[in-house]
Amino acid sequence: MANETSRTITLRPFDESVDEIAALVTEVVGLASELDIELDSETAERCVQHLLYVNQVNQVMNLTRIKDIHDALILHIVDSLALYRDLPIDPEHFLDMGTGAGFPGIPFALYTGCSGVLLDSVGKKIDAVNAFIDALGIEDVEGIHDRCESYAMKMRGRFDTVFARAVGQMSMIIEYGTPFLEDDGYLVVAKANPEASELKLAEKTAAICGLELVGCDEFDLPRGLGHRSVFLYQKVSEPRIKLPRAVGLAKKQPLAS
Ligand SMILES: C[S@@+](CC[C@H](N)C(=O)[O-])C[C@H]1O[C@@H](n2cnc3c(N)ncnc32)[C@H](O)[C@@H]1O
Repeated sequence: MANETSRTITLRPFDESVDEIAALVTEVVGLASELDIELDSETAERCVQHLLYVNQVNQVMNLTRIKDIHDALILHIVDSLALYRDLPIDPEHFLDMGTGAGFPGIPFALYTGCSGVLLDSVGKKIDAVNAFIDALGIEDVEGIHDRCESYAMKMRGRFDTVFARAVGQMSMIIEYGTPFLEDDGYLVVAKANPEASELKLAEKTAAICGLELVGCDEFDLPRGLGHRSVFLYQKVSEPRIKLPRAVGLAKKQPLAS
């Protein structure tokens, strides 16, 4: 799979007026504060601009199912930033596995100024993500078109923080994320309402991968838009098996049962 993207997406000036954008900025600052996230208005404005670009591209490419902009302020921006609430370090280099339209990676990069990689296996999505990064002038962040399993072969131990939101079963995410982590690095996994069976499998997989569950941030999103559990794993030892395994195995043949 090629890592180069074609950057063929052209973004238009926003249809929304300056006043409409300012109202969205005020709204998202207030929503973030409900989860004790301090969002300054300049960062909030850039997060809103990202969202407006996502909506623009969504008219021609399936990037998100969330069409209502007020819901998206919560389900995309605030939900992305909430992954950072319990992180015990200031990350220096992060990876967003399965970034889709750039969540949580772009809000996170805007909020922290941290360098990072936004990874997705769908090239068109990465074209869009790179167009958003260029338009927003985000430095030291790039979208890469690749699968987690193959990118891990090139980027072993290169990240202090790895995020995954809505990418799949926890055991699979743990297996995907492990090879990217430097020693003591963190894997942050957001889930809506994981089943007990998924958590049990995750526990066994984490043990095989040398990860320890060191935190779980539980909260409800504003306006009743859902519950979140953000699991924080730390790499405490070397994996007991060689990772990454071949493409597709994490899903088809989980490490634990
Ligand atoms: C449901 S979307 C979530 C997108 C984004 N993280 C969010 O929260 O809005 C899952 C994304 O993971 C990507 N994905 C799934 N498996 C992957 C893999 N093995 N390597 C890289 N990306 C993958 C998909 O292409 C898709 O864009």
